Amino acid sequence: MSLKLLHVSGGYSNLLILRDVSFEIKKGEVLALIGLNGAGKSTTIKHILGLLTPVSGKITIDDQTISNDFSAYEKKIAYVPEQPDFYRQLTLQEHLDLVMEVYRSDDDKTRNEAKRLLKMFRLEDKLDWLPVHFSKGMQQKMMLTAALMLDCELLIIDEPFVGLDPVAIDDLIKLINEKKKSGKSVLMSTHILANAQNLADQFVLLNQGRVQAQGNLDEVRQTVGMPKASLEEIYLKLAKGEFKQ
Ligand SMILES: Nc1ncnc2c1ncn2[C@@H]1O[C@H](COP(=O)(O)OP(=O)(O)OP(=O)(O)O)[C@@H](O)[C@H]1O
Repeated sequence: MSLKLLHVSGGYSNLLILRDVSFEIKKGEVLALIGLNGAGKSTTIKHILGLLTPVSGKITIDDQTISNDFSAYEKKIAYVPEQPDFYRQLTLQEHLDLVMEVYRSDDDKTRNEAKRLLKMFRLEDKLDWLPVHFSKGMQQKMMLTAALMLDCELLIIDEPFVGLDPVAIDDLIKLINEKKKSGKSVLMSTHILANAQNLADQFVLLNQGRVQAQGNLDEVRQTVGMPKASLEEIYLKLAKGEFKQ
């Protein structure tokens, strides 16, 4: 699987947010989308998901745009939103069943994977609960289970670590590495830069809807002229406007 954004500009009705954004995620790669609040990370994700349409530029998965084959494009992506999103009247089990139905993946492999994830996230005895009665972290774990149980080529997680306890963060890092090892690709937007630096192969640093630097850590270091800097040091320099291209 390869996801490509080619010179994408876009936003909300008349409000242009993204300007000429280009990047690529290849099979088995983790890409971290990084930027200040309001930089355009979620907006980028909404364009990839097809919830927003670019004003110009192109987004492809395996060289197909969403308009070529909506259903095939959509089924390649599993998505965990920034805010847990669920039906108030459905139980945890019913949510997982619904996702399996939508993705046409109600099979033993998916059910076993769901079981493993629920156990890891300590939710295996909560299948009959309504998620509205869960804590925020438990709701996030439900969303993660629903996405990670699927065998999609591309996993997109908006702020994966927010709201999770340290054990769950550790588990999620392991799960993302598992996806990577099995040849899946992961796009995550995050403010937790130490985790991003450890997990990601590629970084895209967004500022006011534009890509300020991108590539692997060494390439990003070269772009900003900080050969030994951590991702956090680079990010702070960019965020404070101390780097001009
Ligand atoms: N539904 C919307 N309608 C209009 N403008 C929006 C909408 N959602 C976001 N924006 C604007 O788009 C810009 C980018 O927002 P976005 O949510 O993509 O940022 P982000 O990088 O994900 O930020 P955060 O780190 O706070 O989640 C902001 O200026 C925001 O006000």
